[in-house]
Amino acid sequence: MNNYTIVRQEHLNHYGFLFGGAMLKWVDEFAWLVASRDFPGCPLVTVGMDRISFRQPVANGSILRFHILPEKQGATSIRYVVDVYADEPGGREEKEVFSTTVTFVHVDAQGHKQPLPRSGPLRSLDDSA
Ligand SMILES: CC(=O)SCCNC(=O)CCNC(=O)[C@H](O)C(C)(C)COP(=O)(O)OP(=O)(O)OC[C@H]1O[C@@H](n2cnc3c(N)ncnc32)[C@H](O)[C@@H]1OP(=O)(O)O
Repeated sequence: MNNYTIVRQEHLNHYGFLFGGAMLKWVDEFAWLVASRDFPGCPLVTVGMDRISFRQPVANGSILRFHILPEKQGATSIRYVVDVYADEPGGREEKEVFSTTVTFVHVDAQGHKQPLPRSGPLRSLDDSA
């Protein structure tokens, strides 16, 4: 499944490129949205981000595409792979600029972990077809 956003002035660091923290915020939010659509009615919290790799600096005005797919479901958790591609202003080709995995845990109203439905993340798999 894909989500998109644009890099603006307020997302830049003091070198004039995208601030890494802005990227991490988008990744957490967009992956959470995909996971929440995959498991309707299941409150999910982020438990970990791994294999974080900032591959290329990202210029102001770039259009970012967040490609998010489920990788592994456990008893209470689900891990997604997130690959981010950037289309520079005026550019004709996307390049991969970032990748990570994000894991979410299903919790109850008290914040205690709960089993995840075994139906799996069907919605994002359908959307990626
Ligand atoms: C969308 C957001 O931004 S939410 C805000 C940020 N997140 C939070 O505030 C969550 C804070 N953390 C917590 O409340 C707790 O740690 C919980 C509820 C997530 C986990 O509770 P615990 O009882 O410690 O769970 P436990 O250690 O047994 O792990 C639960 C599952 O997460 C997995 N897990 C735990 N830590 C990690 C990690 N660092 N990375 C990946 N997976 C992890 C475990 O393997 C387990 O998976 P499984 O049940 O599918 O086999």
